[in-house]
Amino acid sequence: MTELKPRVQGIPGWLSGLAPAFGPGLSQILRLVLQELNLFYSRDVNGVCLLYDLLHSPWLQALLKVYDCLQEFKEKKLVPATTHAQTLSCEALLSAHDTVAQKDFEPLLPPLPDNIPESEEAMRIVCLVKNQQPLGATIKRHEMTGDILVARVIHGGLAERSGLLYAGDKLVEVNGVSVEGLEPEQVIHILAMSRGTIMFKVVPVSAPPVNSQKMVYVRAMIEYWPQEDPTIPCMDAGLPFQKGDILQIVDQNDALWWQARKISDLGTCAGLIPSNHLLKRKQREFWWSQPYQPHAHLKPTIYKGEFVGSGQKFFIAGFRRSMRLCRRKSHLGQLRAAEVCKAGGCLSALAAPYEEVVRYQRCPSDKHRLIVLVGPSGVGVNELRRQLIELNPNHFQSAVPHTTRSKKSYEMDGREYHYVSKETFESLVYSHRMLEYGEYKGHLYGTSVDAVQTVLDEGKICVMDLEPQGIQVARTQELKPYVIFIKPSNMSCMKQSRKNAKMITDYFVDMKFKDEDLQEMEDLAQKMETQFGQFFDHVIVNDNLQDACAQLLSAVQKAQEEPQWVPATWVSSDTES
Ligand SMILES: Nc1ncnc2c1ncn2[C@@H]1O[C@H](COP(=O)(O)OP(=O)(O)OP(=O)(O)O)[C@@H](O)[C@H]1O
Repeated sequence: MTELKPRVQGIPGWLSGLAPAFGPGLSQILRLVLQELNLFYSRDVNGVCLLYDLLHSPWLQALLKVYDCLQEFKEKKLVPATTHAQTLSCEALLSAHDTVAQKDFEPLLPPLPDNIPESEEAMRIVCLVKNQQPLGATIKRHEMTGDILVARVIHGGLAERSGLLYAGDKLVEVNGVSVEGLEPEQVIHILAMSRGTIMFKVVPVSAPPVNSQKMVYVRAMIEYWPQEDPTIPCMDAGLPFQKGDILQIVDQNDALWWQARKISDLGTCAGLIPSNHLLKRKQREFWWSQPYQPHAHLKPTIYKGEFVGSGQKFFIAGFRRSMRLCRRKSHLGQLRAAEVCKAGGCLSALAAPYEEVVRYQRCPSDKHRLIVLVGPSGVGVNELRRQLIELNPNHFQSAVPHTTRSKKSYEMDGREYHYVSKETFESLVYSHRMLEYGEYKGHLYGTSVDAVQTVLDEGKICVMDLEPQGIQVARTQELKPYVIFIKPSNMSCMKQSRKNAKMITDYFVDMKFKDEDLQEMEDLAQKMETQFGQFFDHVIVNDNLQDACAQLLSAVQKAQEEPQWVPATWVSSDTES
C-alpha cells in the first residue's frame, strides 16, 4: 500500500485536479476507478497497465475535452456577431423560404419525339379501391366506334371522389384485360368479379364536362321504382322515390337521366332518375296507348249541406252535415262534373312529373297560409277543425261559404252564408274564384277564394276542409295552402276508438260506424294517398282525438312559423332561403 501512494500520486497533474472540478458524479467515478486500481495493484502489478489504458482511452479523453469546452463557454458572455444579427437571420430565413417556394419542383420531362403517330392517344391509369360501395360510374358502348365509354360519373360516388374518371373517358383495359370488342355487360361482369384495387386504363375525354348548373329542388309528383323500369341505364344506380318526396337535382347534363338525392338523405351519393323530358315522353306514350275514357273521379264533389250550429257559444261558419249516404245515391249533373274537372279537380295524365320547390318561411308581416284539411268522409276532419277553432276562435277561423238558397229568418248574410243568385254563383265558378262547390237539394254551395282572403286579410288563420280534387285549385301564390291529410288508423284501432262515435247523416239521424263504414274509410284514404299524396304537406293519423288535435295545432304553427318547401312559383327569388 505504501508503494501505491507515490504511484497514484504519480498520476499526471491534470487528473489529480479533476475530482473537485468534475463535481460529485465524476469524482465518484474516479474514486471507484482508483479503488479498483488498488485492488489490481495488490494482486497483480499489471493492473497499472490497465489504469494506463483506461486513462488513455479515447472516449475518456473526448469526454474531458467536451467538459473543458463547456466550462470555457460557460464563463464567456455571449454577444451577437453584429448589432443587427437577428434581423439578418430573419431575412435569410425568409429569403430561403422564397427561393424554395418559387422553385418549380416538377420533374423536367424530355421533349416528345417528333415522330409520334397522329393516332397515338395519351392514356391515364386509374386505380380505385373497391369497398362496399359501388364504383359510382356507368358505362356505355359508342354506337359508331363500338368503344366502351364512361357514360356518367355518379355524384358523391367513388369514381367522382377520386377525380380521375370523367364521363366520356374511353375504357381501354380493366385489370389488365382489354375491353376491346366487349359488350358493356361483359365489362360490368369483370368489374363485379373484381375485388380490392381495380386498375382502369383510359383514354381521357378531351374536354371533361363541367357541371355549372345550379342546384334545383323538386317535389316528385309521381313515384318511381328503378327496379320496375327496364329502360334505366343502370338499375343499381337508380334512386327510388315516392310522391311528395323532395329531391335535390345535382346533375341535368343528360337529357334523359338526371342525378338526384333525397333531401332526407343528402349524405349519400346521388342516384339516377328519369328527366322531366323523359317522363313526359313516357306519359304521352302511355296516354295515347289508353282507350278513351271519360274522366273518372275518385269521388264526386258534392258540397256537403249546411251548418248545424245550435247550442254553440260562438258561431262557426262553413260546417257541413256529412253527406255520405246522400253521396252514394247522388247523380251529378254533366255540367258540374265537367266544371270540377276544368277547375283542376282531376289530375291530367300529362301533369308535370316534378314541381320545382324552394324553402319558404312566412315573414311575420305576411298573411297566414291557408290550412287545408283533407280526409275520407267520417275520419274526423270536421271534428278536428272544430276543436282547433274552439282553441282560439280569434286566431283560427273558417271561410263563410256561398249559397244560392234563400236566407232563413234567423240567418244573417255574410255570417252563415253569402246568399247569391245562381248567375252570380256561376260567374264565380267560371272565373275560377270557387275553391270547391257542389249542389245539394237543387241549390249550389261553395267556398270562394275571396271568402278565404277575407279571413286572411284580418290576420287570422283560415282553416278549411276540401275534397282532394280541390287542392290543385287552392294551390296558388295568394293562398299558399298547407295541406294536412287526416288519415284513419288501422281497422282494429278504429273499431276501438270509434266505438261510441256517430256519423251525422242526411237523415238527421246519427248512426254508429259499421265495420263497412270503417273499411270504406280506410279504402278511400288509401286511394286519396295514392292519387293526391304529392300534395300533402303533413299527415296526421286520427286515432286518439286529443293526440290528433295536439298534432294538428303543432302542424299549423309550424306551417306558419317554420320554413317549408313550396312551389318556386309562389316565391320570388329574393325571398328564397
Ligand atoms: N279520433 C276520434 N275518436 C273518436 N271519435 C272520433 C274521432 N275523430 C272523429 N270522431 C267522431 O267521428 C264522427 C265523424 O267525425 P267528423 O264528422 O269530423 O268526420 P268528417 O271527416 O268530417 O266526415 P264527414 O265529412 O262525413 O262529416 C264524429 O262523431 C266525431 O266526433
